[in-house]
Amino acid sequence: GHSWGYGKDDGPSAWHTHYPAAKGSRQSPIDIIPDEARRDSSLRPIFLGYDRCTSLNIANNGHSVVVEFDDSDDRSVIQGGPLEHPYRLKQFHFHWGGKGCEGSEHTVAGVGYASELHLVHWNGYKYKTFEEASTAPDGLAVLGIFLELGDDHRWLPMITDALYMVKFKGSAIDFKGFNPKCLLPSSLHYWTYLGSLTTPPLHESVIWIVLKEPIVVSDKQLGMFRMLQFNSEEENQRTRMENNFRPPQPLKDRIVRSSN
Ligand SMILES: CCCCCNS(=O)(=O)c1cc(S(N)(=O)=O)ccc1C(=O)O
Ligand SMILES: [Zn+2]
Repeated sequence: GHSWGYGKDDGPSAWHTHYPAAKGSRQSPIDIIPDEARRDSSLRPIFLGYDRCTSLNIANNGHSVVVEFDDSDDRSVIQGGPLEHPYRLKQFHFHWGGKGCEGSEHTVAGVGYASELHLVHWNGYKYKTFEEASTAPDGLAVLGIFLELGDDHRWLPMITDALYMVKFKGSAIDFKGFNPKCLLPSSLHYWTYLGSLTTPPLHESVIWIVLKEPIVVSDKQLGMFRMLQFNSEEENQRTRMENNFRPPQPLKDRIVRSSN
């Protein structure tokens, strides 16, 4: 598809030109207003079955840094919560800001966090491939986790120590044996709503599950992400990878539900 980015000319305000879904009725991210979220006792707890997960590689795709998993069976899934079936873990990636600026995609009562981690899962129960699921209204489930600045995160260095090897767009290295359970906060209380991918093609196929409790990382650790580049090694235009987040979109005719 058409090239897009986070710059002045190719950024979120221009995406609608080539990706009409940008002006759709269930776009993400959104500003979550806790007081307006509907407590729903029918929502079950989230269950993360990551113990048999198989990470494959870590890569720079020109938009973020992505860790991909073997999703050829139900070895690592998210289930429960608002989900009717188990959804398979496919990849996780991050969104972040510039030095001292906000960088999360979702905001809470108008306040952003320094960064946001997205664990992307797809409905392998109903759909044969990720691509097919990625365009279905119940095809994807993305778990969003906020990152706030404070002390060093004990396990984030497993990711940040690998970043220098994927500095440029199109670079990837083996990344086996990483279990994202180490990046979870202690509470799995969440907000959930029907939304979309937050990057082109912006498909309206995501059941969002955003955890209320952030994890804590240090400014130094988050700063390591900013050594990444949007450009490939061949391009002479060197652009630091930062501010790779889409701002909140209109809620329109949606409600956000809250787990107890
Ligand atoms: C086949 C078209 C699907 C493209 C979306 N792929 S994805 O892994 O779900 C994804 C989700 C998201 S997000 N922020 O979770 O909506 C961001 C990037 C990507 C990506 O393509 O790397
Ligand atoms: Zn994302």
